[in-house]
Amino acid sequence: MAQPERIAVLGAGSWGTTFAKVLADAGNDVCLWARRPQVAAEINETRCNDSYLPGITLPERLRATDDAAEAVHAAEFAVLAVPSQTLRENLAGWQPLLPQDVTLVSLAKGVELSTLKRMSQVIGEVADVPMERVAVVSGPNLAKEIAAGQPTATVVACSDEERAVALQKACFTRYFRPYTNTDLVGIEISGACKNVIALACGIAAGLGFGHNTMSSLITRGLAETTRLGVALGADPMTFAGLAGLGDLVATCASPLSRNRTFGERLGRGETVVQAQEAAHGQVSEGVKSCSSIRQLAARHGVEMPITDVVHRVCHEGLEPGPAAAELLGRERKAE
Ligand SMILES: NC(=O)c1ccc[n+]([C@@H]2O[C@H](COP(=O)([O-])OP(=O)(O)OC[C@H]3O[C@@H](n4cnc5c(N)ncnc54)[C@H](O)[C@@H]3O)[C@@H](O)[C@H]2O)c1
Ligand SMILES: O=P(O)(O)OC[C@H](O)CO
Repeated sequence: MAQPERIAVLGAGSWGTTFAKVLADAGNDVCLWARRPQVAAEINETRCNDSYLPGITLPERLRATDDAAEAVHAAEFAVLAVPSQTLRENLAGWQPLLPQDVTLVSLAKGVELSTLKRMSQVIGEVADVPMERVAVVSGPNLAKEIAAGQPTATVVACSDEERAVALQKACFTRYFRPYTNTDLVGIEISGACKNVIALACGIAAGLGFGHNTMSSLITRGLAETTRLGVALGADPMTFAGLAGLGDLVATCASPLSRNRTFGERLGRGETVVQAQEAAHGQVSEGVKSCSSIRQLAARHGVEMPITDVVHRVCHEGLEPGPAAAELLGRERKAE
C-alpha cells in the first residue's frame, strides 16, 4: 500500500474541519490549523469541534494545531479553508512556510471584492506559484451532512490533470466521491454565484413563496451564472455538472445552507445586521460576493438580474417585496 499523504488543512470552521475528516477517513495524515488555540486543543483532547460540528467525532488520524508552520510542514497538499474575503491576508502570512512543491487547494466559494479575482487567481498571485499547482474542490457539499457520513459527490479541479487525479485519490472515501475537471473558471464561477442565487431563494422563501418560485430562481440563476462563466472563458457544460447545477440545487434547497438561511431572514423582514448576528460568525459568502460578481458581470457586459437585485437588497436598502416585483416585471423575452 502507498504511503499516506501528509495534508495540511488551514481553517477549522465547518468545511475545513469536515474536509479534514474526509481526508483522514481516506487514510491520510491530516494536520488541521485552527485560528483559536482553544479549538485546536478541543479537537486534540476531545476529538470534537463543537462550535462548528456538534456531535461529530473526528478520526484519530486528524490532529489540530494553532501553529501554521507545524500544520504545513512537509505537506503534499495545503488545503485553504478560510472565507474568500480573508484568503489573501491569511495566505500572505502562510506563504513563507509552504513546502516547495506543495499543491494549494481552495475550498472557498467567492470572488474577491476589491480585485474581482477568483480564489485560484488570488492563490496563484499571493503564493507566487504556477496555476498548475492550484486546485479547487467544489460541489454539493453541505458540511454537516458530509461530517455525518452521508454520501455526496464533488469536483476536484486543476489545470494539471495528473494533480487533479492525485487530489481525487487523496479525498476519495466510501461516502465522498470526487470527479476531476480542468475547468477552474467554470467551477469557481459556479461556486461563487450559487451562493448569491441561494440568497435569492432564501428571500423568496421568507416572502412565503413555494417550489415554483425556487425552481424558477434556480433555473434563471443557472442561466445568468452560465452567461458570466462563458464570458470569462468557461466550458458551458461545467454549469450542468456537480459544481454547477448540483451545488445550486443543494444550496438553494437546504435549510443547512447559511446563504439560503441568511436570505430567508431578509425575506422575513430582518436587516442585514440582524441576519449577520444570527449567523454567529459563520460566513455567508454571497452577501459580499453578490457585489463583486455584479461588478465582474458589468465589466464583461453580462446581464445578471438576480445578482443585481440581491446586491441591492443586501447593500442598497431595496426591500424584498419590490425586488421580487422588479424581477417579475422585466421585459418579456424568449428563453
Ligand atoms: N460549510 C460548508 O458547508 C461549505 C461547503 C463547501 C464550501 N464552503 C466554503 O468554504 C469556505 C469556508 O467555509 P466554512 O464553512 O468553513 O466557514 P466558517 O465560517 O465555518 O469557518 C471559517 C474558518 O476560517 C477561519 N478564519 C481564519 N481567518 C479568518 C478571518 N480573518 N476571518 C474570519 N474567519 C477566519 C475561522 O476561524 C474559521 O475557522 C467558504 O468559502 C465557504 O463558502 C463551505
Ligand atoms: O452553507 P453555505 O450556504 O455556505 O453552502 C455550503 C456549501 O457551499 C454547499 O455546497
